[in-house]
Amino acid sequence: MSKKRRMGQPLEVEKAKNWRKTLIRIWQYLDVYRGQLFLVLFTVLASSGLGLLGPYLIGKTIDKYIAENNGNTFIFILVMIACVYFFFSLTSFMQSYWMIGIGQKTVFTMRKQLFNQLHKLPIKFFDKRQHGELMSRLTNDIDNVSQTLNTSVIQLSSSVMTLVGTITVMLILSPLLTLITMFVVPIMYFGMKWITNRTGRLFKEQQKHLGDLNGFIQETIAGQTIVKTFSQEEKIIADFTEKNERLRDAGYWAQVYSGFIPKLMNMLNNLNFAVIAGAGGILALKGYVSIGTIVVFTEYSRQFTRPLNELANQFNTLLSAVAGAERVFEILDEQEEKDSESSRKIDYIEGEIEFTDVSFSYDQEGQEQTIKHISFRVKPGETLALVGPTGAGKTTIINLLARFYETSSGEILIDGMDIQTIQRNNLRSHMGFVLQDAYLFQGTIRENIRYGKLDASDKEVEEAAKIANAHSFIMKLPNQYDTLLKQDGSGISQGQRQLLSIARAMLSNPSLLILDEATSNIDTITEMKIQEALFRLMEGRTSVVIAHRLNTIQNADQILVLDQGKLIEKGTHTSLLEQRGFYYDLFHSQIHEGVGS
Ligand SMILES: Nc1ncnc2c1ncn2[C@@H]1O[C@H](COP(=O)(O)OP(=O)(O)OP(=O)(O)O)[C@@H](O)[C@H]1O
Repeated sequence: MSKKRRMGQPLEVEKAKNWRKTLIRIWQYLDVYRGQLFLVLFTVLASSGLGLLGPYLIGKTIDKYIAENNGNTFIFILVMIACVYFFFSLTSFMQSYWMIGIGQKTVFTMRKQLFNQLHKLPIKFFDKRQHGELMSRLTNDIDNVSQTLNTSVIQLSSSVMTLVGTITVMLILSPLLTLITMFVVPIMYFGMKWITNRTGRLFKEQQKHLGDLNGFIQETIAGQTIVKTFSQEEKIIADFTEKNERLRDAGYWAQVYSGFIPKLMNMLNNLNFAVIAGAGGILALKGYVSIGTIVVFTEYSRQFTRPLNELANQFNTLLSAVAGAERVFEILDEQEEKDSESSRKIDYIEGEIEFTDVSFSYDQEGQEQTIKHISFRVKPGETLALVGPTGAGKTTIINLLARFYETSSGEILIDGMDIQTIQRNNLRSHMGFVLQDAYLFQGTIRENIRYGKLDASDKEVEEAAKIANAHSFIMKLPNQYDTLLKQDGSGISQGQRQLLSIARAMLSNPSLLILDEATSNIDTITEMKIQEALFRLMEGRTSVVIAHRLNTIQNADQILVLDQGKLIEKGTHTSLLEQRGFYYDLFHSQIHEGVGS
């Protein structure tokens, strides 16, 4: 479909309904500040009234001065005009002051709710979304709502009040001239309708493309090393240009159409002015109205189109804010990860794990099973190793054990309890994770280790680091435990990150340990340190190890060999070698590649 035709489409009724719902929802946020809103509306009413009084007094001055040459009244009216405009400014200032306060508090709440919600959503929610796009909702979309609240509420109410007031005064002054002024209204109405039909959808598109672009930028910055390693600079620049173009087009047309509004208004304003001046002049010559009335009228006719103009402009801003708010509410309405009412907390676990006929699929329809009818049992304190080619389902088993995802069928038991009956946070609090990508936060080394147990003392942190073989390298850093790590922990080596991650797990003292071995190249000495630290960490705990190098799991109590989601072999290192099956081949292929030796 061509761009022109798409733009010609009227807004669908469904969307209009959604907007109404969104506006009601925004109003619910504002409702909390009802008292302050009342103050705002009161000052808006006052400033609108004062705004109307100004021209009226000017008209009076002209009539008094020119017609009656009454000096005293003239001075009195001048003082009155000065007072009116002073209070007009004061009330205008106060309304902005209060409204900005309400707006900021409202978006503060919205931002907080959105952030909290993001952390309550299940991992599967993030699978399908770009992180930058989500960030865009937290920043750009919320900003949009904020800006609208700061200005639009005042302008909308002020415009309505000024409009009603102006028409009333105009009618009192001269019904005939008022009628003449009104000829612009139908032109305005149809002109505005034509424009807003187009801008609504375009603003929504603009927000969407902005989100996409932000997501892309965030991803490419985070993946800089990969981009450079694979010399993909040109490709990502091309992709970026495409997204940027889409944003430009949506933004361009949204601005072009909304830019028509002030132009249209200006034109009608000038036309109106000319008509009033002409018709008013004739009426004045015939003695139906005074000169002062015509001056006042031209001023009022401006005041009459101004609120209409503002209403139209604000309508556009409002549309853009509604588009932003809709994207925020969409996330707030996502189903959060909730524990059932009956789920319980457990204080202590022995560490027995049992999978009984567990199957699982990442897609909702369950078309492609990632885990197929898997059963095994691990006794407390034992080490279970998961091996298999890439994509076999090893990480998925861990995801299910930690309840990042729920099984499609079968049961997972810990100490004989179905994990679905245990609160997720409580379950995870008994688990320690040392993952391949040891995520470190911006902060000191101490803070990063303390993440494992927030109330740990400095001494405990250092003890954990010592057991994890991290103490010696930390002491060589410029500020030792107070060394500041960059946001992604990029100031230290991969191996050192692993050691910190082990220290963190050590500090949390979990009953169940989940280890995802690092596959990347780490120097032999650091590797030995990591192995030693891991053995210490695993002592006396049930451990589930995703093993990439088979030499590290030769002492495991049980090894599960997975392939395409199926458990194909099970046993100890020796028994599996004796079977001369998949494990045997895998082990020997690694020896030949020099990985397993
Ligand atoms: N979030 C997800 N959504 C959809 N499919 C997924 C998701 N995560 C993994 N998969 C798919 O599930 C299968 C098993 O993946 P899993 O990560 O469990 O394998 P793995 O054995 O841990 O592999 P590796 O050794 O490469 O880490 C793969 O085909 C993978 O593409």
